[in-house]
Amino acid sequence: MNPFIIRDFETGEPLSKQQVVLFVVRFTASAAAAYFLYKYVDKLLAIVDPTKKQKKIAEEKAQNLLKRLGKKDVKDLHLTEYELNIASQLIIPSDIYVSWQHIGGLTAIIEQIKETVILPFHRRDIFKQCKLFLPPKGILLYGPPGCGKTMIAKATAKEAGCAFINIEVQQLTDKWYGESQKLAAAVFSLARKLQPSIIFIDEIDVFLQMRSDRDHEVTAMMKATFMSLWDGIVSDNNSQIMVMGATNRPQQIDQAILRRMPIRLNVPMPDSQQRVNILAIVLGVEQLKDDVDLTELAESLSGFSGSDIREMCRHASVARVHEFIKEQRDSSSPLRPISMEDLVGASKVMQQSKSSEAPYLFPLNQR
Ligand SMILES: Nc1ncnc2c1ncn2[C@@H]1O[C@H](COP(=O)(O)OP(=O)(O)OP(=O)(O)O)[C@@H](O)[C@H]1O
Repeated sequence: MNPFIIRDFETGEPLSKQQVVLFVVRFTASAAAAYFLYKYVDKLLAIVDPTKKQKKIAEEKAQNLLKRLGKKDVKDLHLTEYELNIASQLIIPSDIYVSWQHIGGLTAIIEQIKETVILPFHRRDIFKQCKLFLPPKGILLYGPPGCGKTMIAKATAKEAGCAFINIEVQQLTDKWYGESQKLAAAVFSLARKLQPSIIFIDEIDVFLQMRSDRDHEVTAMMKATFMSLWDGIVSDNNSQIMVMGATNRPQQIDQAILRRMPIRLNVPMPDSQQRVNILAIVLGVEQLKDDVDLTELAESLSGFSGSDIREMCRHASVARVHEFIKEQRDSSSPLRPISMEDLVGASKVMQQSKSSEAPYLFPLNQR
């Protein structure tokens, strides 16, 4: 039988040229119809579920991050849709620019973290033999805004070489998905697959406030899931997962969560010496005039957080640029170094805007 002759399926008779053309036309038309139908249904689904596109973007982002984390074959991790969603918020250690030397004036806290968190991560071999020691599974960083809590959390992840799962509370409580519980579970299952890992929850008080009147069933269930999974890592000696929370309002944290965070570190407003250290770090990247006296400057900055100090230095640095432009100087000539006058001027401007701010009143140990 000649294989190049096309025959009728039923009768086995050879098809005429006309019949073959008709067959090809019909076949192409049905393939095109199927393609357009698929496109139409896809569009329809996008209208019914507008998050579909976002989910796809999140998935691609997650795949890329996981590859860069060193998980070459992401498929082997068998991540669920929910885990991929959480993984899109992943921060990998090599992308974290903050390390201990960027943090000024918090030496005691940094030492404590090195001892209680980093060392057990790094020297697991030795700590495993120590039956009485369980690495902490919950750490709370609390204190006024802009004093370095987020910096400490990121530097910890960098130094420990951990995957840093940055949870945004809204991501878990997003009512559109209505799948908060599955997402909460995915946080822990992903952390387990990627361990060693740190789950970081900024504004952890917001996460817990939901036990109030506004709380509704779905959120309450998500929280219950979260707590029981957290307990799971606490009781598992082999897990290398830690939950780190940060808050400006420690007094609003639910007792159930506080119990799960046995290490509570107060990250306070910097004192005068700490302000000198922060100034030295922040201004370390600029040229300073000889008249700059960091100790004198630091003394005048009472009530300034690390973030205020950074903002003040930025103002002082920009003042030179404005002067440069005003004087219509040639752009090839260098900017002059920052002077004490620039810094004092900038601190006065900051002081004025700060006087309208509400003070930070609630350290945890004074409740
Ligand atoms: N101790 C510090 N040393 C150096 N820079 C600091 C310090 N504290 C704060 N900063 C500067 O302020 C910025 C904000 O700090 P960070 O986000 O860590 O504060 P935070 O305590 O987490 O604030 P919030 O509670 O508002 O989230 C940092 O990016 C850094 O530029």
